[in-house]
Amino acid sequence: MSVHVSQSAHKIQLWRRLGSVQYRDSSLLQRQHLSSFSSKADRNDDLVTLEASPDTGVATLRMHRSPANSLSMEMMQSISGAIRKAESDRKIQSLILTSSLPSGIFSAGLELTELYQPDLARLPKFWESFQQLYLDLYGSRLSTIASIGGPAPAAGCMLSLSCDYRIMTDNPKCTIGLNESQLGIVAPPWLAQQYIDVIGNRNAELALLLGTLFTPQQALTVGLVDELVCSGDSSIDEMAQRKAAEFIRIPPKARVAAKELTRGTQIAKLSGNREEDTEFFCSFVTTDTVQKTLGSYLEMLAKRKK
Ligand SMILES: CC/C=C\CC/C=C/CC(=O)SCCNC(=O)CCNC(=O)[C@H](O)C(C)(C)COP(=O)(O)OP(=O)(O)OC[C@H]1O[C@@H](n2cnc3c(N)ncnc32)[C@H](O)[C@@H]1OP(=O)(O)O
Repeated sequence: MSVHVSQSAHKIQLWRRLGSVQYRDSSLLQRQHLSSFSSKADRNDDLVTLEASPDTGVATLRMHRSPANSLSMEMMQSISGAIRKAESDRKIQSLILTSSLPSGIFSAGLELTELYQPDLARLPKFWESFQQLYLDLYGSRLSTIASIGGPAPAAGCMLSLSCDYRIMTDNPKCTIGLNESQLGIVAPPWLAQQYIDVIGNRNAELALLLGTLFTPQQALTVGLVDELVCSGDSSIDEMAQRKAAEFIRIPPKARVAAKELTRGTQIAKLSGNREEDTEFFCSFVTTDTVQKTLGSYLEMLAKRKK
């Protein structure tokens, strides 16, 4: 246990050094007006749908926060709430996480307006909702399957990494990965660790440095996804249902204990370090340099669209 604490403290010190050395001398934030990125709080609860089938033991959680399933605080709380609701039904043993947006986008990651020129009172709660979502999904008693029919960058990739199995549509436009460095930010250690655990240290190191977004074929090669679905094959939903049924055949206690073996340490680590993690995030993301880079990234996204 002491090893984990000291490793975590080391990482935080490293982050703090990055924050203070690299960003200390940045000039004042130049506020930019980006009209297409202006929303903040969601107005309604209609962000996800949970469909539970006690007969099969499978629940399907569909995300539909238009236009890109980006993760606002309310969106993350809705997903967490739906996971807990599915877990509270003892007949449910498996959860399929998917998107029902017409564009197919799985999730565009964190809602960028939560990070750019943020509401400072809301920012810590926003980050705590992100931590909570990770804890709820990664630590779920349910077997979880990500059915990825579209792009899944950054925190969208976290949603898939937190599942037990990942199925992706084989369309080169659908990319997946932790691209944070391209936005001038860095993945938190618990997310980076998931990446390392799934694709191995060297692949993760290079991909984190470059902010790589993998095509489905590349993602399959590095092990970031487990299976691809080609158009013309059986639908991704059918494949996810089949995989869920396979997991359900394993005695639940053994399945949950096996999950605990590989995930328990990381879950305990973040659970014991949430305040420090939140503090670091808030101080890091509000630095002038990070804000400027985020502003430029948002402009680039808006221009690309035009
Ligand atoms: C210590 C730790 C410190 C910091 C850690 C912070 C961690 C951050 C993790 C994150 O998740 S950061 C977010 C990273 N996300 C991205 O980089 C994705 C950006 N989006 C895209 O690349 C693309 O939009 C897409 C590939 C997801 C989809 O492309 P396409 O199908 O061509 O659609 P559009 O680009 O036209 O987008 C549609 C629509 O959605 C809006 N949008 C997209 N992403 C976001 C987002 N993350 N937040 C808010 N809004 C987003 C985009 O502006 C378009 O909106 P319109 O109203 O113009 O339709």
